[in-house]
Amino acid sequence: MTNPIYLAIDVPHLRDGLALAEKARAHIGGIKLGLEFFCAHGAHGVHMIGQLGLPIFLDLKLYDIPNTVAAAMQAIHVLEPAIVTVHASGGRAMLEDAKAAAAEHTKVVGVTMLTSMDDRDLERTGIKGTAHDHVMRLAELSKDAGLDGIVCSGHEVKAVHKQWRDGFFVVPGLRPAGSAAGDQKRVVTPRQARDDGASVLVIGRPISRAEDPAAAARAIEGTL
Ligand SMILES: O=c1ccn([C@@H]2O[C@H](COP(=O)(O)O)[C@@H](O)[C@H]2O)c(=O)[nH]1
Repeated sequence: MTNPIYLAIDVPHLRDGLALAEKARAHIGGIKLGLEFFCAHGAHGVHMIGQLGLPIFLDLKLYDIPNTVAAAMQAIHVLEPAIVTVHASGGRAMLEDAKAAAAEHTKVVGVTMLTSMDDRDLERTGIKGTAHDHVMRLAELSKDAGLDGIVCSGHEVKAVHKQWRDGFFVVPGLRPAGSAAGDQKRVVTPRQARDDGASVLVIGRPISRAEDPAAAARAIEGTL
C-alpha cells in the first residue's frame, strides 16, 4: 500500500523545508507545498523539493474567473504536480476549465470548506446550513464538473466517499490523539480519516513542529 501521508512544508526558509522533507522522507508518501511556500520560493523551490523524488501536491487553492484559472493551470504544467487544488466555490465553469487545462497526470481537487472553519464561521459568511451540507453540495458540484476529487475534513469524508465511490479525497486538519489543534476546527486523527475513505492525509505541524520530525512521522505512519 502506498503511504497516504503528504507532509505540508509550511516553513519560510527553503533550506529548512528541504531539511524537514529529508528527515521525514522515509515515512511519508508525498509533499504538500502551499501558498506560503509558493509565494516565497516559486517554481525554483518546487523544483528543489521535487528533487527528493516524492510526488508533489501544489496546494495553490486557485480561485478566479475561468480564463485566469485555466491559464494558471497551464503555467504549472512544467512543475509536474501530482495534485493541484482549486476552490470548489469558484463555480462549475471555473472547475471544468481548470480540469481541462491541467496536465494529464495531475489530479485536480476542489477545496470545499476550510478545516479551520466550523458551522458558526460558515454562517458568518452568509451561507445557510451546516458544514456537512456545504461540503456535500460542493462535492457534488466538483464531481459534476469532472474534477478528480475534493478537499474536506475528516468529519465529512465518510459521507462523501459513500456518494462518490471512485473520488479522490484529500483530508487536512489531522491531529494524532492528544496533540494541539491550533487553528484547525474540524479535526480527526489520521487513522480515523484513513478508515473513513481519505486518499491523502495532509499533515503539517504535528510533524514539522515536533522535536524529532522523523520520529513523529514514523509514529503517525505506525498508527495507519
Ligand atoms: O481545508 C484545508 C485546506 C488546506 N489546509 C492545509 O493543510 C495544511 C495543514 O497543516 P497542519 O499544520 O497539519 O494544520 C496547511 O498547509 C493548510 O494550508 C488545511 O489545513 N485545511
